[in-house]
Amino acid sequence: MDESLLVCVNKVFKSFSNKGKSELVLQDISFDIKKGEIVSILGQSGCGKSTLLNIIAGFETKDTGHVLFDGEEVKESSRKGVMLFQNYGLLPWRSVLKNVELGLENTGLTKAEIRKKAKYYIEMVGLDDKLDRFPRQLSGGMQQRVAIARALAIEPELLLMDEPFGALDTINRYYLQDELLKIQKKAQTTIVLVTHDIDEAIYLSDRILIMGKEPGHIQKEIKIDTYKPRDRSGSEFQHYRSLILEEFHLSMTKPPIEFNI
Ligand SMILES: Nc1ncnc2c1ncn2[C@@H]1O[C@H](COP(=O)(O)OP(=O)(O)OP(=O)(O)O)[C@@H](O)[C@H]1O
Repeated sequence: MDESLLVCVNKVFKSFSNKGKSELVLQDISFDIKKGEIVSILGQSGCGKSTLLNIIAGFETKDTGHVLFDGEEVKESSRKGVMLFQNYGLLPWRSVLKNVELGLENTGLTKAEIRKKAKYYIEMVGLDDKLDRFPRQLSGGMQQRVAIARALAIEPELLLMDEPFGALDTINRYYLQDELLKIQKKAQTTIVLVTHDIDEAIYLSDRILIMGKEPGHIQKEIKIDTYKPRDRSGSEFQHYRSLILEEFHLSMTKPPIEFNI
């Protein structure tokens, strides 16, 4: 295998059984992800993005095909690849601090090291004044930030993010997108990001995979060949926006209702 590759998805098919009927959700999905790359998966609601991410993370089985992580078939989840869930996955009985510390337990770090690292990432997401709060005492956006801090604190090789910034207001979203880019640059983390947000995909990604649906398939790959940080209002950004909208046939028509731009 090419040493520069971290993830290889090869000819993956996946069906779900709904009311006794088998429904093909992913059809012949193949792509590679290089070490240190940020790849976004964009597509309409229900096209299979989360299912694909779950298969890469080892949380969901595939029917046929292969998913290799660092040359080895993915059979179950591991600490090397961390998933940031759409529903945050926080433990309600643990405080903000304890939720972030959770991912660092049993890693060989001392208690003091765990606390220091957890606090560092909690401060980064702007919640250092909420250390002792429980998830139910936080807004949706704050809970999402705790989940982001927990995933980043693990400093994984591969970060799988399912709409990580969806519940955040624009200012927090922009701020955390920039923080993510800084961390990614420093640690050379490989990131796969599922998003509905075209601008977010353009701002963060080296490549965007656009998925078509029924069944889910890779419709188009778009390489974003400009330096980061990118100018959200620049002409290059606009160029990619048009390219993607064109791909969704949205430039001339109204968006379908289920597409949450
Ligand atoms: N566990 C499951 N059992 C049965 N069907 C499922 C299951 N998980 C997903 N599906 C179906 O698979 C299809 C793809 O779902 P998935 O959540 O992967 O889509 P998505 O692109 O991530 O959607 P969204 O953008 O709305 O989150 C949908 O038709 C969904 O109903």
